[in-house]
Amino acid sequence: MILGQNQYGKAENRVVKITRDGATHHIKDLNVSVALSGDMEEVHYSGSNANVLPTDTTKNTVFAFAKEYGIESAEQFGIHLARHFVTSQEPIHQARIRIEEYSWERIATSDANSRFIGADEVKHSFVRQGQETRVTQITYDGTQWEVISGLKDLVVMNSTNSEFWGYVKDKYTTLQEAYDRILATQVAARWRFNWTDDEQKMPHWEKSYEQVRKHMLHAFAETYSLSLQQTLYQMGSRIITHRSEVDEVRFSLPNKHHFLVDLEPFGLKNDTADGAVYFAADRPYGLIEATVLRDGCEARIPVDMTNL
Ligand SMILES: O=c1[nH]c(=O)c2[nH]c(=O)[nH]c2[nH]1
Repeated sequence: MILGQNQYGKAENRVVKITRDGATHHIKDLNVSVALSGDMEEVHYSGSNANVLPTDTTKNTVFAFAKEYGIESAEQFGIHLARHFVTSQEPIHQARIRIEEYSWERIATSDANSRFIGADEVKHSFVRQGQETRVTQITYDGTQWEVISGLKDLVVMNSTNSEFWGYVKDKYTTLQEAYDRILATQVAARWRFNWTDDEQKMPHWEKSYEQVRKHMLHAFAETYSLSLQQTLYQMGSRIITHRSEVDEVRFSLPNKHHFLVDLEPFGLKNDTADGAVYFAADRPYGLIEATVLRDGCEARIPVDMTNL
């Protein structure tokens, strides 16, 4: 018998850092998971802990680094941690840092429109954004870096400009062709940066995230969709076209079906004209998944990664 792939570390370190800029506070709220691998045969075979940096220490390092070096971005923080584990401990050959980031929005306390007219925002009160979770994974083996960032649970809907027809029909097909339907999904996406080692050429992680997210949303909104597959491809290709730091994007898009309710039994006509009523089904759902790649680049984002 031999030992196969193995890794260890502390998972889900919830670290919150508050930075004070006078009365204005800033929050970084992360969930950091560390996975280390290297010369770990002996701890498995004989129980010798000689090569084992305790998972407890990896947890402490996460919190200490947040204090000592700050959290400029999830990516930057992950890179710093990965480098530390691989370069400070001889037996550790690879570090994988996964980070989820939760965002907070300032609470506006004057009238409902205050956010739009720049009126008072409480400088130290926040409401957790119910929107997406930002994610990143940094892997370092002592020479090469791999940075894959992304998001999950970003729920989007187009209330028109979506059709679905012309599909294969066999004896089990009952689906009616749709010429004006709702298109809704909960986006899970991962994108791989082509940055591998040159510190000078490191992307601006925060700006990159905002821009990738923007292109993704604009493509979703602006595509007149004949299928969710087509929309997915547009979202990915818009990112590849506009963001030179990204070589590969992978999506997992559940088709959140909205079915027109049959109201005929109540003598009510219900079609897509004004005032239509839909049943939002939660399952089963179509699941549309694909990778969009820059020409000449290799697909490296694992197929099931977007479901993490
Ligand atoms: O956008 C869609 N793609 C499909 O492959 C599909 N299949 C289905 O039943 N409805 C849809 N919608």
